[in-house]
Amino acid sequence: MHILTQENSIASYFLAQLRDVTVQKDSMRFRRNLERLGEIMAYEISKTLPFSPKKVQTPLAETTVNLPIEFPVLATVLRAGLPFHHGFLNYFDASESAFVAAYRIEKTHDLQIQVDYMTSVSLENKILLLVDPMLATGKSLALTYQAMLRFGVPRETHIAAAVASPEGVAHIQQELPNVKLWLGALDEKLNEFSYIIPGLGDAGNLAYGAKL
Ligand SMILES: O=P(O)(O)OC[C@H]1O[C@H](OP(=O)(O)OP(=O)(O)O)[C@H](O)[C@@H]1O
Ligand SMILES: O=c1cc[nH]c(=O)[nH]1
Repeated sequence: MHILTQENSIASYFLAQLRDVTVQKDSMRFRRNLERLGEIMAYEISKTLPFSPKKVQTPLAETTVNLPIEFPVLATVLRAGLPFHHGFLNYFDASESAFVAAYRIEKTHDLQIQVDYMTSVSLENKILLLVDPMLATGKSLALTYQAMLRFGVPRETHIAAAVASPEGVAHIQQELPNVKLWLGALDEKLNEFSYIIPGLGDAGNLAYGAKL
């Protein structure tokens, strides 16, 4: 498990703005900060991709550079995943994408997740990167992964979240033991409504407006 804010970097500044109850009211800044975190996490994850040397012709000479030979398929969970996904796509610009509509029906400890619309390219033998800013109970991402297997079995899976709870991490580690976790921050706990504490509130609402 890799936790970005365990090391001092500009990522902590973006995350602090996402959490700040005043700053987060600016929905454009909120979305942009999710995107910026996605960009930083893409950079970190890129270090694990397969690379091979390729020749590049500059105007003056030929040189050899190590380049990624495969980009991950980026799968995201609507709604809050969208700006985060966009950040990953800014860096993994040749990635294919998959989208899942999943939402928490009742925000209690036994909350149910509804997985609706799903679309994906083939995942067979690919590197899959599931991105969702909030890993709370972990149920949305675990169900999303299971539901996505109808598109093929990835050979390697990563999950990226901006903020996670220890309960969510434990759920993912139990349900998906081979998945690599990339977190912005690992918070303290869940509250009785399955919100992350201290967390940042409802990411989907902050990015796109309060659900009816
Ligand atoms: O780990 P879990 O307990 O499953 O919770 C995490 C989910 O909650 C949020 O979505 P939400 O259901 O609030 O939908 P929204 O993004 O459309 O607002 C978030 O984007 C995750 O998908
Ligand atoms: O704290 C939480 C938990 C789930 N979804 C959110 O948007 N926030």
